[in-house]
Amino acid sequence: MKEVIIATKNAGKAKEFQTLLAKKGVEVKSLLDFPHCPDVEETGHTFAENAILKAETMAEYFHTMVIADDSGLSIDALGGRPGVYSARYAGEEKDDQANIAKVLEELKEVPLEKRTARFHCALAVAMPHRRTVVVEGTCEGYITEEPRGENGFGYDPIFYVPQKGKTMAELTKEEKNGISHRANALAKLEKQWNEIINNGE
Ligand SMILES: O=c1nc[nH]c2c1ncn2[C@H]1C[C@H](O)[C@@H](COP(=O)(O)OP(=O)(O)OP(=O)(O)O)O1
Ligand SMILES: [Mg+2]
Repeated sequence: MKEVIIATKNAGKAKEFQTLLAKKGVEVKSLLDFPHCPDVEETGHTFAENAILKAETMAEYFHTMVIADDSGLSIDALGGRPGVYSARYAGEEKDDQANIAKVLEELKEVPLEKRTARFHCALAVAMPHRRTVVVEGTCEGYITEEPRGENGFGYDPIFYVPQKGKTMAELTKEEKNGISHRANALAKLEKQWNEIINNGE
């Protein structure tokens, strides 16, 4: 089975990639499988810049193809925040509950119809001696007034998906993978997928 390294230390993301790529006959390793690998500082100003930074740093480290995901939530009423700062919005501890609480507090006075938001995902595929490929995907929704649902990770419990009538955390993993920003980004690699997999090592 082909093996692909996803440059993430986020267990929720890693699980989603495992499911998404299993369909392609690819086994996913994440940085959680390599406890001694270095941390990459996310100094970019866009999701794409950060994804490239993470993918290229780790492709150099592993001497093989690496895919990185930089993603986050962009809320219109907050001028696009938390955006690229989504993971650390409430502090360095990357605490999902604290991040959710901060967003809900900031949106306290904002009525439902003005709580529009979208998830973004930038994927960078870095291969030694080749140009890095970048694709992006989004998923549109609303921020709820309180968290609902137990599935997924991050901001999923407060992200309402109109087409499903549920929060992202109330969707099964199959349902989320049918509509998510991550799945939408990955779909854009479809045509290049065989090339990516075969030239990656
Ligand atoms: O499907 C999602 N459902 C809910 N929340 C999500 C999703 N996708 C990204 N998010 C949130 C989680 C985190 O607050 C931030 C990602 O930040 P981001 O830097 O890309 O990931 P991270 O630091 O958790 O792990 P890593 O950099 O090792 O991949 O956006
Ligand atoms: Mg990160």
